[in-house]
Parts: sequence; C-alpha cells; structure tokens
Amino acid sequence: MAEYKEIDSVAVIELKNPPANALSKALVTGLNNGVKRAIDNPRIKSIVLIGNGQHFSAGADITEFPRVADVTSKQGVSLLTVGDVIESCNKPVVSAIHGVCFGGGLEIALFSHYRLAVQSAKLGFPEVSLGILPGANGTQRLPRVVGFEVAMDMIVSGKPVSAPQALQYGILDKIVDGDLLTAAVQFAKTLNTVPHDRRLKNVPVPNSENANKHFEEKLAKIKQKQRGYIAPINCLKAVKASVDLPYSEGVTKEFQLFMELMSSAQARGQQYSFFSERAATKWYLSASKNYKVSKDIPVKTAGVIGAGTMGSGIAVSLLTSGIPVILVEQDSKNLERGIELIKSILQGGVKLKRMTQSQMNQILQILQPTTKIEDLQSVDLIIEAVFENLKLKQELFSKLDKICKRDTVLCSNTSTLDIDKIAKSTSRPEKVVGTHFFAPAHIMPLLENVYGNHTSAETIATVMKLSKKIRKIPVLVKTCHGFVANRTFFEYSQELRFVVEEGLLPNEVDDILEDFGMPMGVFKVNDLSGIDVGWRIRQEQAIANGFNLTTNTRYINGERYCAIADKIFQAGRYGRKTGKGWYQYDKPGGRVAMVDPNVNNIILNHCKELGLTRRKISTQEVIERCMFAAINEGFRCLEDGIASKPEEIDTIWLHGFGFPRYRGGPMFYASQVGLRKVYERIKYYQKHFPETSHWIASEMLQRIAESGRNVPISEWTKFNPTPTSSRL
Ligand SMILES: CC/C=C\C=C\CC(=O)SCCNC(=O)CCNC(=O)[C@H](O)C(C)(C)COP(=O)(O)OP(=O)(O)OC[C@H]1O[C@@H](n2cnc3c(N)ncnc32)[C@H](O)[C@@H]1OP(=O)(O)O
Repeated sequence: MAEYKEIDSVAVIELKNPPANALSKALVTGLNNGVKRAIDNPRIKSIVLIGNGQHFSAGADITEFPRVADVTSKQGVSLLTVGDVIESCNKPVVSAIHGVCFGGGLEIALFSHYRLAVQSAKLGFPEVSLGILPGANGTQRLPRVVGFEVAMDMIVSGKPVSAPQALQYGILDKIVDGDLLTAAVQFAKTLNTVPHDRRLKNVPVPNSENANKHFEEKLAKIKQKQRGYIAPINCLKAVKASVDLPYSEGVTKEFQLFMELMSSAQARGQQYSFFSERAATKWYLSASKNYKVSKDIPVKTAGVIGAGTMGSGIAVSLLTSGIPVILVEQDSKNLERGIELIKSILQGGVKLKRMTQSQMNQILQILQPTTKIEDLQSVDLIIEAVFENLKLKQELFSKLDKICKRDTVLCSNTSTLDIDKIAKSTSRPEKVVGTHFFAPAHIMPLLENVYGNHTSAETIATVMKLSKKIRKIPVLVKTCHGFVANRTFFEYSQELRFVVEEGLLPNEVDDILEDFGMPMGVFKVNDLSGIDVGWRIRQEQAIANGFNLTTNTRYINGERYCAIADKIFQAGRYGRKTGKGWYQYDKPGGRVAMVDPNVNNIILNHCKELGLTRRKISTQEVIERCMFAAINEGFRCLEDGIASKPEEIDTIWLHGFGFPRYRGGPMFYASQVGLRKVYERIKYYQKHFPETSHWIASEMLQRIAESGRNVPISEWTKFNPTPTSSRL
C-alpha cells in the first residue's frame, strides 16, 4: 500500500492504491510505517512522498466513509496521526505531486514541509461536494499558506487549482520539469533541517484583516446560490475559525463541524451521488456487450442537423471539445440564425473568461455551416436535432442512410420517440441510437443515450465514449416512449398539475418544490421549455393514439386528464419567450417570474366550469404526490428493463433536472423515506385517485416493501418480477 525505498540519503515513500491512491486505512498505516522507518534510520536525511500511477492521491477513501468511526477514530492510524508524525518529523518531508492532489491528499501535502509538483498537477479540496469538509486540519492549514479569502474560495467551492496557480498562491514551492521523482530527490538532498515556519501550525493566517466582511458576503452568497446545502456553510465556518482561534482550538472547531456533516443525511446523499454517477456510466447488456469489452468508433468529425436552440448547443459541445462540426440547416436564413446563436454562446464563454477571443476564433474555424445535407457523406457521427416529429425524423434518417458512409453512427436527439421506429427507416438499424441532450445543451451535464433493439454494442460504446469526451455524464437506457427522463418527469409534473386543479396555485407549488431543493419549480420549468412545446407533444400523442384532445377533456380512456395547461396555451401564453405563461415576465424572454392574476383566473374558472371544490393541500402531500409518482414510474422503468439500476434514474434526475444532490436522486430519496412507507402512501393515493394509473404500485416496489427487510439499493433489482427484461 505504501512502498518504501531509499535513494542515497533520501527515503522515498510511494502511495500505492490504484486507481487514484485513495487514502484507505491500509494506505495510511503504510504511510505512517514508512515515515517512522525513515525517522529511525540515521542514514536518512530527508523524505519524499510521491504517488504511484496517475495521481498523488484522490484523498480519503470514500468507500470507507459509511464507517464514520473508522474515519475519525483516535485509535489506530488516522490521517491526523500520520499528519502529526510527518509535521513533527525533524527530517524534511517533501510531497512530490502529479495528477490530482485532493482532499486528504492535499492535507498530507500540507503536513509536509515542502511541496513540488509537475505543471499538469491539480490541487484542491473537493470535500464540499461530498457533503463534508477537509477534516484532517485542511481548513486550518490552507489559510495559513494562502490567506483567508483564497482558502475560503477554494474550500467552499471545492474547485481545484492548477499547479501554476498553486505556485502563485504559495501552496507549491516549485514546479518541476522532467522526471518528478528525480527532481524531488534532488531537491530533498539540498535540505538539512526543518525551519520553524515550515510547520504550518506555527504560522499565522496572512491577509485576514477583512475576514469578517468576506465571511458575511460569502455566507449570503451560499444561502442564495446553494440554498439548503449545509456543507458549504460548515466549510466557511471552519475556515473562519483559522482566523478567530489559535491553531489548537481551530482544529477542535474543525472536528466538531466535520462530525456534524459526516453524520448528516446530506453527506450520505452527496456521497451516494458520487458513486451513482460513476455506476451509471458502466453499461452492461451481456457478457460480450458491455463497457469493459465493447470497442468504440473514434469520432473525428461530426454532423449536426438543425441549428435551432438544441442543435446549436449540441454543436457548441462538440466544437469546444475539438470535434469539427458540419452544421446543416434547410435554408440559409435558419443557418445564419444558428451560426449567430453559436457565436453568442461562445462569446458568453469569452465574457466569463472560460476561453479567449482567439480560442473562440479557432473553434469557429472547425465549424462548417451548410444547407446541403450531402456534405455529411463522410462524417463519423451525426446528431439530428430537428423538430420532434416521427415522420420528419424517419424521412431524414432514410436520407442520411443513403448519403452517409456505411459506418457513420446516426444519432437522434429525440426526447420521447421510439428509437426502433426511427431506425426502421434505415438499412443500418445497428448504427442508430438516441442521444437525448437537455436544454441548454452546451451547459446541462446529462446525456441520456438510448439504445434500440438493433443498436450494436459498438454504436453504444461510441456514444458513451463521445459523451465523456464532450464532458457530459452519460447514462444508457433502453428505448420506449419518453425513456427514463421524460417518463418519470411526466408523472411528476402531471401530478403537480392535478394539485393545481385541486387547490394550489402554480407559484405555491413552485415554492414548495424550491424549498425541497429543486432549482426551479415545475411551472417555471414549463415556462422556460415552452408551453407550446408541451401542448404539441400532447396533441401528437393524442393523434397517434386516435383521440381528440380539447380544453374540455377530463378523461382519456378512463384516465384523469387536466386541461389547465392547454387553456394556458389557448390564451397565447407560451412561456418566457412570449413574456407570459404560468407566470408573467417583464418582457418576452424575461427571467423574473411574477404571479399573474390572469393565470389564477384561468385556473379558478376551469375549476368552476368542472364543478371542482378547491381545498388546502399540505406541503407534505405535494412532495409525496410528485415524488412518489416519479419513484413508482422509476420502479416501472426498472421492471421494463428501460433502466438497469436505480443509480441510472438518480443520475438522470441529478444532472437532467437539477434534483438536489444532497438528496441523492428520487430513488435514493425513496430509500431514505423507507420503501415500506413509500409503498403504503402510493396505495393510499391509489385509493383516493383511482382514475390515475400511475398510483398502481409497481410490483417490484411492492415486493421490496413486503419483504420486511430494509433492502439496500444495490439489491433492489433482485426483486424485479420480470428479471429477463432487466439488463443485469
Ligand atoms: C478525519 C477525517 C480526515 C480526512 C478527511 C478527508 C476527506 C477527503 O479526502 S474526501 C475525498 C476527497 N476527494 C475527492 O472527492 C476526489 C474524488 N475523486 C475524483 O475527483 C476523481 O475520481 C478523480 C480522482 C479526479 C479521478 O477521476 P477519473 O479519472 O475521471 O476517474 P473516476 O471514474 O472518477 O475514478 C476512478 C475510480 O476511483 C474511485 N475513486 C476516486 N476517488 C476516490 C476516493 N477518494 N475514494 C474512493 N474511491 C475513489 C472512483 O470511484 C472510481 O472507481 P470505480 O470503481 O472505477 O468506479
């Protein structure tokens, strides 16, 4: 776990725990033993700590976190004990850093007396995103190097800094070229003693005059931008303690704040999220078709069809990842509008200093706009982002099939349509796949990739790899109407429309959802995505299923239907773009949603016409109804084999809908509420709303609930009543 060797008078201790040298108990013990061995050897004059493989260290081993007692134990060897041994050692200790030096890894480096790194190294404290804080004195040590404000920013944001930035801040003593170990040993040989100020606990926090002001400003920002999260607040308080208290008391305060977080439900949710988004990327169809064995086709060039909002955002994602794009529109007017959209997105990046003007110009050089679809004949992959209409997409795919080289992968950005029906229009269904981006496509991290019955493993591997290349979090699901994202979101939002029909107003529902942690209430989301878009989807579905949808519709095939959204559409309220939807905006495209009495009148008149008596609805009922409806549908997706594990559903909600990370995702939330209770409440709602079929409890949920056990999420799929439909 930690390998010890001697090079002349220098002891080298190599951290070795692949793939990222997470500081497990075993590694920390090995490190402790190594340092003690070096101390005890009179021939050794200095010590170098270095990482094996790709990284110095990714920090504490998160898989060991559930056993809080182990992490914080005063018995045995903890990060804190080894830190003390390193700092108090009379032989200079040098941390030699490459790859990432995160969390506990950076704390080890800050216990060391000197720090060197290669140019490409990254250093940071990402603990906040795991719902905790750097608990091995990082909150007391970093400010002593970089000052209060920088330490506060780094620890509260969790964002890493580059080696050159770390050098500028004084975290690093030197950036080295060439072989890191050779340079570190050479450097260590020049050291004889440990000066007093090289032990950071002896150093005062510099530049802390305005700490109170910075603290208050940051606290206000956290409360506004990270509403509901407790970790950033405790991180901030811990860093403040480094200014307010002597070191020995500061570390006690840090420990108290750390323990508060470590035992919180939020930390459990955030740590689950870390592992679930990694689990979700590991797709598995069979022993010969899975993420481990299936080969991808390299995507060197891509085509995007449709230069509307989605198409332009998709093009930006590809272009900014260095993939040349041929952008196709049907006429030069639409093409020009798309180019302008792309330019304005990139210009936004320049303004935010994410790229320079010259980088933007270079990106535009690899964009080839055209109105000729034939120009796509030799690209490796095409993403279609045209209007959501099956016939239109089928015609387009049929055309692409004839134009493109045989191995071009054909992707559809459809958000609902069956991939098999699109693939049917080609002679290469194995090359057809769904790539469902979320708006705005250049920003939203999720990519819901959808395979059909004929999609090949090679095609799946290609889009999964491409997703990562363009910095998306990919989840693979099976085709069906709406896939996982829209299938589950539909039940959530439909239930909330019923809540409005029964008694609450849209802003009251949205307030409840935002208090629960959603970044935006569902009615504000509707206004953003366009009320006309939802209306068109409902109309198309009605036509496809052979019924007529009007503003008087109350039931469809015996199923309850709420027509309020259709009435909002009929009133010409299409959402933000028209300056009015469920809310009123100051102008078309405006962002500030204001309650509109006209909307309330539409709702109240609707209820009057139908003879509905409105009632008070509690916050608990609203959350239960929307969340449990989505969760039940999530279980159905598992039963149908559309999703293969709950982590996929949770990752989709975290990164597609901004579900609060500290709640882990709807399926994790269900596990925290308890599946027995979720099941009981679903049965209760079914009794009260028998005309809504989403309240028929999933059989899988029922089986788990009735098992009488607290079944961990990792075992849920064992309860699938139709395991052959599952991909695991
Ligand atoms: C008294 C208390 C004292 C101290 C407390 C200290 C707190 C901490 O240190 S908390 C840990 C803080 N560190 C992090 O949050 C880092 C998390 N990891 C990452 O950011 C990334 O994984 C990465 C290291 C940058 C590598 O990224 P990438 O190359 O994209 O690979 P991944 O798929 O993300 O990871 C590969 C593999 O490694 C596992 N892993 C990564 N970090 C950890 C870790 N800290 N603990 C345990 N496992 C870790 C990750 O889950 C992946 O595992 P797979 O099984 O292959 O999915």
